[in-house]
Amino acid sequence: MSAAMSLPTNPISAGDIRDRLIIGLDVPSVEEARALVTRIGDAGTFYKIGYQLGYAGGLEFARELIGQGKKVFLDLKLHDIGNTVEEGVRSIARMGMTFLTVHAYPQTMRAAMAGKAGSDLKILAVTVLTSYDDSDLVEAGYAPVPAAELVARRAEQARDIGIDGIVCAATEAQRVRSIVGRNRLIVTPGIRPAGAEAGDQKRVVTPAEGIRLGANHLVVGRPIVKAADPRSAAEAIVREIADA
Ligand SMILES: O=c1ccn([C@@H]2O[C@H](COP(=O)(O)O)[C@@H](O)[C@H]2O)c(=O)[nH]1
Repeated sequence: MSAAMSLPTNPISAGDIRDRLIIGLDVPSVEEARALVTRIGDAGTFYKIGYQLGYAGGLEFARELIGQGKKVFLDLKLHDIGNTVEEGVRSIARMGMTFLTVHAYPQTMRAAMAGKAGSDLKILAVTVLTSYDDSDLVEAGYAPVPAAELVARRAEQARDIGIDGIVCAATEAQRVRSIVGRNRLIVTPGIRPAGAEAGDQKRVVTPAEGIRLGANHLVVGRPIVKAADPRSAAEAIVREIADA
């Protein structure tokens, strides 16, 4: 993998094309995470730490990754009363993370933006989880609404609050881009290389489709983490991104 691969046409993600792939470090221990990062080597420049690793020493490991020059996306999907979110984000903003997620509720988004003030941390608002389809929203108590409509409504609110970026399925990325404009990030999980198992993801596209639909960053966990050769899996996705 050449460190010189770049994609100059995207105003937000210009720079190392490998940064457009965010690898979900969904493993149970720091030891496994460290071994995986070593195995992936320079094919991985941007890692996501979520619940599984975050609550198993992952916050300290994030500092180690940052020390190695990697970028870290802390995917804690915060949602609480405003004061708690604001103070929590203020603490996280000192840690050198690149991205942090909060749920796309107006109080939560406003509090997070206040908490990160003065830092380089970017707040991403999670609109509708990619494991949800329309019927899951009904089961969760929403009046019948297509997931794509709810994503659009939340993207409008996020834009009005001035959020840095949106998390949605790439199936909604074009519509979200028309709402939030060019200068906000669109980050899409629910990415599966052709033929890979979707697992619990319901709104799924391939890496190439995700990029063509306008995502700035693709989040990929199991297709890399559980691959027999995680480095090759990551390299193949970066190549697909470059080709798209
Ligand atoms: O809507 C969302 C928000 C976050 N995620 C997270 O992304 C990864 C996806 O992992 P895969 O193994 O590639 O399915 C995972 O850590 C989720 O917590 C999401 O999937 N959807």
